[in-house]
Amino acid sequence: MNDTEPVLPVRTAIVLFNLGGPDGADSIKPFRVNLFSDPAIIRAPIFIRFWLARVIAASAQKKAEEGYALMGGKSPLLELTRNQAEALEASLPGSKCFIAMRYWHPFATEIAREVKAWAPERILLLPLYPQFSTTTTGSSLSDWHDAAARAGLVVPTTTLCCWYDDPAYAAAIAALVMRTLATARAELPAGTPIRLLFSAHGLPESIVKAGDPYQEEVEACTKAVMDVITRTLGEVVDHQVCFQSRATPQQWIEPSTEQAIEQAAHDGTAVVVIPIAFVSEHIETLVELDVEYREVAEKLHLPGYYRAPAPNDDPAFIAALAGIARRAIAHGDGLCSHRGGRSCSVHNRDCPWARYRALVDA
Ligand SMILES: C=CC1=C(C)c2cc3[nH]c(cc4nc(cc5[nH]c(cc1n2)c(C)c5CCC(=O)O)C(CCC(=O)O)=C4C)c(C)c3C=C
Ligand SMILES: [Fe+2]
Ligand SMILES: [Fe+2]
Repeated sequence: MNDTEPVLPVRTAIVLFNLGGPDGADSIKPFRVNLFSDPAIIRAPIFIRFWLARVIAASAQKKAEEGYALMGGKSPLLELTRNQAEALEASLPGSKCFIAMRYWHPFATEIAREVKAWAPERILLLPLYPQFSTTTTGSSLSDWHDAAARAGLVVPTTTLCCWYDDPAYAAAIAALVMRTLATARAELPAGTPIRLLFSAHGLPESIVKAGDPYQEEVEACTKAVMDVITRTLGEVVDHQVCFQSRATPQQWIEPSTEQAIEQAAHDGTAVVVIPIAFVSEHIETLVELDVEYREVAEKLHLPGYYRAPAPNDDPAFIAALAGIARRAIAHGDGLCSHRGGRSCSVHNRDCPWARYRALVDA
């Protein structure tokens, strides 16, 4: 913390949001049904939503079970989020971090009651999604508002919509990327071209066309990280944004990560894949990137396939989150600002969370 950083109020509850994941073989199916029943994910009329959720969830159930089996039968997401919460709490005296997951335990309902019992002076809602999407942040914050209302939790609350262009966050990610890039350069034959593939979770194209700012924020986030890399290394490194994890038959935004790997094979370049929309390792990094796409890369004889780690509880990442939290809280009640009094690049003018909330309320 530097001298200009604001001090936190005495009892600040920080609620960290993520998607959640199954905690054992028996919870894979209900977790996936919960996910596909969310109207923010599958925009179907209510009378077919729950039937459709079961049909879609069943369609790739076996593949999901195989993926979780590779990770010991469950998702590591909650444990890794607990580590982040512990590290963040240690850097923000006076705060207590709570975790609310969207589709599996701990759910917002039970956490809203816990927050109320702790009797905070202030609450910060901090989604662990750097970029805003209606499918992730929008859904988690709406779920929290309903849970808080049911719990009768009425405390001054600051809400962050997103922090994709926070300079300290961009620097923390750039450092992780440059470490992996240095390994790739040391291991590959001299002169082997290398491309950085910023792989974000994809979205159905229809959601983006309906105004979801996620793709734009992923691109702006990548630019912020690349600016640090260019400045630090004094060179422009080849890079591309791509989208992974297509989960429904609709058209999803492109290029897909698979298409980007095919392009790299065509261009004869090695790749360093960066999970740019995830702050923790989970099935989409440990299985999709490390096993499935690696196999694609090997089949296509890429000169090299490397993967930068998700930040997890990396100290520079946690310090960035602590700075974002302090400045947001200092801004006071209401919606997000992570730039100490100045609005975030989308908030006030056109905050995506405010826009989404207005739609949900209407
Ligand atoms: C229409 C389907 C999906 C959309 C849209 C979507 C958006 C989205 N998801 C994340 C982050 C995570 N997703 C995770 C799991 C997961 N996501 C989907 C589908 C959509 N996601 C499914 C079906 C699953 C379950 C995994 C599987 O069955 O294959 C997870 C947690 C994974 C874990 O470890 O358990 C995260 C985290 C983002 C960032 C995002 C859009 C911006
Ligand atoms: Fe997902
Ligand atoms: Fe905002």
